[in-house]
Amino acid sequence: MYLYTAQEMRDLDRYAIETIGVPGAVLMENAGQAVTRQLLKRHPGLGRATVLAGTGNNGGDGYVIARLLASAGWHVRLWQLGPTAKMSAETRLFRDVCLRSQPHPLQWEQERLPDLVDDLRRSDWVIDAMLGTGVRGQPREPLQTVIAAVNRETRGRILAVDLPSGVETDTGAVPGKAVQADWTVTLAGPKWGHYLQPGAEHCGELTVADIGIPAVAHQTHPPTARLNGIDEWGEYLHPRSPWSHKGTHGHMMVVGGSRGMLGAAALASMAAYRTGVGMVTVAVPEGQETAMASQVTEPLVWGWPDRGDGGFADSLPLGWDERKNRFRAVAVGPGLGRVSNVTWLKPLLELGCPVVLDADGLNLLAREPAILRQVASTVVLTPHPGEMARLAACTVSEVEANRPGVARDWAREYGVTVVLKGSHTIIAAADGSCVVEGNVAPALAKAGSGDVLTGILGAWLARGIPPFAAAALSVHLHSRAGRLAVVDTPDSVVATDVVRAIGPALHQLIQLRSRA
Ligand SMILES: NC(=O)C1=CN([C@@H]2O[C@H](COP(=O)(O)OP(=O)(O)OC[C@H]3O[C@@H](n4cnc5c(N)ncnc54)[C@H](O)[C@@H]3O)[C@@H](O)[C@H]2O)[C@@H](O)CC1
Ligand SMILES: [K+]
Repeated sequence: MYLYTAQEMRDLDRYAIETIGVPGAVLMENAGQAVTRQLLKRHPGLGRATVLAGTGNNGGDGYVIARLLASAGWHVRLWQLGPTAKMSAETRLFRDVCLRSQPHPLQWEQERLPDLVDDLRRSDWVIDAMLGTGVRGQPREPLQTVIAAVNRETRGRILAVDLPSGVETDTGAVPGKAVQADWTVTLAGPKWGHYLQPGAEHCGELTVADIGIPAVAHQTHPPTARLNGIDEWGEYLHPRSPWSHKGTHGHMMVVGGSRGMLGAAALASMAAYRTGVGMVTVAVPEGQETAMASQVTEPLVWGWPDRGDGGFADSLPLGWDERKNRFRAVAVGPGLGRVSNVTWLKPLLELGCPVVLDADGLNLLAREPAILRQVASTVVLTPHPGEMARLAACTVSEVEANRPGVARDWAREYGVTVVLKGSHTIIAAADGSCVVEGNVAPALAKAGSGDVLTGILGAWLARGIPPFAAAALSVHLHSRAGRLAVVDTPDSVVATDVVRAIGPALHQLIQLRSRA
């Protein structure tokens, strides 16, 4: 499913109206119909609603909703927030329809705040149709006052039309006050602001409603980003062949597991096995082999030169040349610890097979990202915002304020795939492709989760899936496993539970694929 910016939505809208010839008023009527249908499905029978309508087209949708709810027998209070003179032609049209039928618009004045508060308190539903994709900056008065009253006084539920008023469409920024919705019904397609903080937290549940923009408009105006789903990776998901052997499913190497951090490498290797890879070798500093083997039985363990303190020296192991070509993918980072010399990474990036860099692998790379330009391997980076900030030489808040931009710029500049982790992880490819994971899995907000993702990703790469699809599939599988691992509360899930849930999650995805 596509993910839109405000401009992309405007272009789509304009194409539907000006080129295809669907009248703007029809789209607005459709939008109001779609939202009302959703609401009546959730709240059958009669109810009480307060509709707050702004002067833009979002307000126009509000006038349609108010009229339809009143026609359905609801008790509706409709507030006009702003002068009629500022309205777009369609919004004025539907406002005038209300004026000549019902509900009659109540013109906002500051002295009428107590009436509005009374309405908010008595409503089953407050419909926020003040600002949508046309919002610019902090809501101006009287909207700040009204938004504050909505958040403070509503006793029922709040339904936001398209976006909670005050949330910026492209960035999810909330520069002033913003409606704290229970439910957002968005029109024609989801927007970035639904998946970026802090806006994402204002949306509540999200439903996408079709408003009758012809499919050809979506096809000729595809936005540059999509929501993560089966379209991205379904073609690569096959039931395991009964005629395969371990070599068919790839041999992956995890480089990590310094003293005190063996668990990270153990988690990555077990996650890889659960994702179906044929064989895993774990490279650990010499002296850590026995401890590693006692943690996990299945991987092969390979001792690499030790620095003297249980960490990796900056040289390669004996037998490197004989063994280096066996691997179909390598993951460098889980429990790696600090390695003193960035040139240590180079032979790993020159193997020719795909390489995942995570954790201290990323911190090492951050010292000299330009080495990425000198190597042949396909590289996938899995930074959290702190690691991304180190790579991009900026602050964490700069990363968080522009997650898609930072991930995409970096991916493009260095020719890699970037998996920028977060509640909604962003996957950006060197060619500009971009996918966002739409589901959340709060159980994953815990140490060890990143190691599990690295293992899953390494496994798909070793199994031969191209990097962008492998990254999208891994993020989706990881998120699903993170939800399936919850027994009572996400608080109690640990990373080994997520590893165990990879099986059921993968089974669901394979079934989904066979039904598609
Ligand atoms: N995407 C589509 O194809 C369709 C979109 N529709 C609706 O149209 C909306 C977009 O309409 P618009 O572009 O008119 O934009 P909005 O309705 O979101 O807001 C624009 C209005 O708000 C004012 N405004 C902007 N920033 C403000 C601020 N910070 N404080 C106070 N006032 C501010 C502007 O002056 C303008 O009057 C969508 O969100 C959706 O609800 C539907 O009507 C039907 C079709
Ligand atoms: K809104």
